[in-house]
This record gives sequence, structure tokens and C-alpha cells, in this order.
Amino acid sequence: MSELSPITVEIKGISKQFVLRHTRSIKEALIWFLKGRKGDLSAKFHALQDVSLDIRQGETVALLGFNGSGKSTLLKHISGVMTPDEGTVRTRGRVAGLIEVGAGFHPDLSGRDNVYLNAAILGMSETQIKERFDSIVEFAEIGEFIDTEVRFYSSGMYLRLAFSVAVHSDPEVFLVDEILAVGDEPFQRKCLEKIQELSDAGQTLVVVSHDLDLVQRVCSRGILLEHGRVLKDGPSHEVVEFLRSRSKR
Ligand SMILES: Nc1ncnc2c1ncn2[C@@H]1O[C@H](COP(=O)(O)OP(=O)(O)OP(=O)(O)O)[C@@H](O)[C@H]1O
Repeated sequence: MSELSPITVEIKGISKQFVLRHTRSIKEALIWFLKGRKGDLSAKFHALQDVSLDIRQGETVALLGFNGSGKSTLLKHISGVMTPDEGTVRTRGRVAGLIEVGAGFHPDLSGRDNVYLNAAILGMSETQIKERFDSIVEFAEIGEFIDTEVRFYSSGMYLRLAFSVAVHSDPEVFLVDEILAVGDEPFQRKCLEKIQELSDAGQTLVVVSHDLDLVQRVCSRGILLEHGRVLKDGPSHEVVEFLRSRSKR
């Protein structure tokens, strides 16, 4: 990866607001109604505020920050499942990964049908899915459960299958949100090796994780978010060190 590598993710001035849900009394709601519904009963807050950054092909990037700082929200904007209130997000090539484990899975369908469904959603053709099907199942180590409805899967089994489908879709940009929280140790190791392989092959990787040792091992760049803003962006070891120093305060 170099300064000359093409930009795969271009984020320009994005902001995202969510509604803070307060419980209002009936009296408050009535007054608001009688006053002609002026103003907003629900307060809003910024989950992301004027975030701008570029990610180049082959970069391995970790989104860091304390709980609620906006990491997952930013990842969802990159994946396209969320759109910003302001600003733009542009991605180049296929974007895939694990945002919410098994989010794209249909509980009443078997593992097999879900592989076909998910892979198609990720842009694989029927021929590609057929060619890669055995490899997907083998990597996931789902074995004979492949024809079981996925609602009977454990969260780890969901993760394995979802991760396996995603890596087999050859994404240009691979997004991973806390995958390692659900998988068991051997599978985590296998995922990490696969992630390393993808990154060695020049794929762009964006990871959200609280495991700072892992982040330093896997990612070369760290982006630290605080209250929805980019606080620091640089080599992962520097950003991790900075974050650790803030945790001690
Ligand atoms: N769909 C939503 N509706 C309302 N609020 C939301 C929604 N999604 C996220 N939020 C809020 O936005 C803020 C940022 O959430 P986000 O999940 O991006 O944080 P995070 O940095 O990934 O946190 P964590 O480390 O806990 O996973 C939080 O306050 C969260 O409660």
C-alpha cells in the first residue's frame, strides 16, 4: 500500500444524528400538543459529527474508541446499511463483511439456503456460489448442520457461516465488527489468519475492536473516535498507546 494506491473508501463530512428517547409524562405531551406541537419532544444527539477520511486500497484500519463513540455507526455507513444525514460516503469495489452477526440470515432457512441467499446478496453469481460452496462449508466447520435451519444454530455457528460466506465473496473492502467476541479460540485464530491473508493479498480491511493487542497485530492504521468525531488518525501503535493513556486518566 502506498500514497499512490487508489482510494477505496472516501468519506466527506458525514454527520449522523439519532433520537434520544426520553420518557415524557402525559402532561408534558399534552402541553406540547396544545401548544400546536411546536418544537421537538425528543432530543437528538450526534453519533457522528463531520467525519472525513480516506482509506486506500490495501490499508488495514482499526476504528477505535470507547463505548458509544461511533465506531459501529461509521462502519455501517461504509457498508451502506446506513446513510448519513450530511456528507457523502463513496466506496470502490465490493464491500462485504460482518457487521451484525447473521444479520443477513433468514432463521427459517437451512444453512445451505442461507449460504446461497447471503452469497447472492454479496454479489456472487450462482456458478461462483456452486464452485465455492464446499469451501465455504469447510471453512465454517458446520459439517452435517448445513441442512439444519439456522435458528437452531448457536451464535458461534452463525458467526462461522456468516464469516465464511463473506470472505469467500472476494470483497475489495472487508469490514469486521467485533467478530472475535463470539467465536471460540481456534476459530478466532483461523479468522485472524484469513484476515491476514486477505490483507496480504491487497484487500482493504476495516476492523472495529476493543482488543488493542489484536488491533496492533492486524492493523497498521488506527482511527480514534470520540463522541462521533475523529480524535486521532495515525499508525495503529501510536493511536493505541494514546487510547491506553486516556484510559488511565
Ligand atoms: N439505530 C440507533 N438509534 C439510536 N441510537 C443509536 C443507534 N445506533 C447507535 N446509536 C447510538 O449512537 C452512539 C454510537 O453508537 P455506536 O454503536 O456507533 O458506538 P460504538 O463506538 O460502536 O460503541 P461500542 O464500543 O459500545 O460498540 C451510541 O450512543 C448508541 O447508543
